[in-house]
Amino acid sequence: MTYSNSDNFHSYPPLFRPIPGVDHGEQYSPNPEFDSDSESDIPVVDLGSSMSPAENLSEICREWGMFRLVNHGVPMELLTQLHEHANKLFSLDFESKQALTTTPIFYFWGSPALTMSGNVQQTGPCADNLNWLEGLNVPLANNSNFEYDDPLLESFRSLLEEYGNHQRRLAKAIFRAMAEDLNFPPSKSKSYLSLSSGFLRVYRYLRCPMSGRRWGIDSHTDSSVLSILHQDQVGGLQVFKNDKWLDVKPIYDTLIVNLGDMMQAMSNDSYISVKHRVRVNKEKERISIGYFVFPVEDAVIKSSRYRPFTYPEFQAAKELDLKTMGVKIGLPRFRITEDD
Ligand SMILES: O=C(O)CCC(=O)C(=O)O
Ligand SMILES: [Fe+2]
Repeated sequence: MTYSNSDNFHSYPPLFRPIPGVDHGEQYSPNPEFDSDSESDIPVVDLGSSMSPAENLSEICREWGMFRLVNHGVPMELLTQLHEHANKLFSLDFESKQALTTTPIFYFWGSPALTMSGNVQQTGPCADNLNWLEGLNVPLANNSNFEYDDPLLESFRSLLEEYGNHQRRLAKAIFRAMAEDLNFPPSKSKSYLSLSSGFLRVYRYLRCPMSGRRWGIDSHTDSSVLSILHQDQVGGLQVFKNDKWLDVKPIYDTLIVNLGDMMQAMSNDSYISVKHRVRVNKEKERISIGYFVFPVEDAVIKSSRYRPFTYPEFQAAKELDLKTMGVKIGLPRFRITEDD
């Protein structure tokens, strides 16, 4: 595919801009690993139903580690406005977006890698693990005491604050049902979910001529307790289930909930931290909004399968592995082996 100069590539990080006149797609044959096996019905949890969500939640968390949330109570109007604002902001020149590094709305591209504090670390390009995306990282704890002079940013900040409040409400309700299913004592329920730790990430996956060779985000599990996603209508999210990659169809009025590594450890491996990935698209950009929530910083996660650890210890091990080996090892680093 050859792109013309009239495209919106001034808004792309330079590394993601195609070179005019060059057919980037042709020199690459698609990699079969990028195929998904099928579309499938993702299990649904209905928060509005009279039944307690714990009824079907237990089995879904054990077998899937993810579900589609319906009747979540987030107004459609809020979702639409968030996507419209995100679209406008991402369409700005790359240089203007780069200026957003000293405010609660932090711009990054190429890698969603995090530092301990939940702030994004701009690691710079490295072809092997370059994600074909850019994003805005918004820790919710300090988003509300900031005011932007720029009206677009200020209304985006305020929409994110409102959206963040909904996400906190949802995380609390979902976690409560899980804690009940897992018979957590009240002390665990309290320290295993810290609503003030949550942050939002708004992503724009960029059009990619080598869509059969690159990932929006490569296969991974989230490090969080829970992650809640909203995606636009473009599609690309896939989950791994029974040795197959399944497309998670975009359905605009639903949210996708993923269980993260912390939840798997807390549940003694009864629940699954789901493997997932995002494909890129040749023709369309894709916007998604993720909410990620973690345990209280000094909460020690105790289980029969893992050495006791805190989330910052997990994060430090993950960062070291990423730096030295280029991959996340995650939970296996803490799993009790026969030698222990
Ligand atoms: O954009 C998406 O749908 C998924 C994002 C994701 O997996 C992540 O940020 O960990
Ligand atoms: Fe993820």
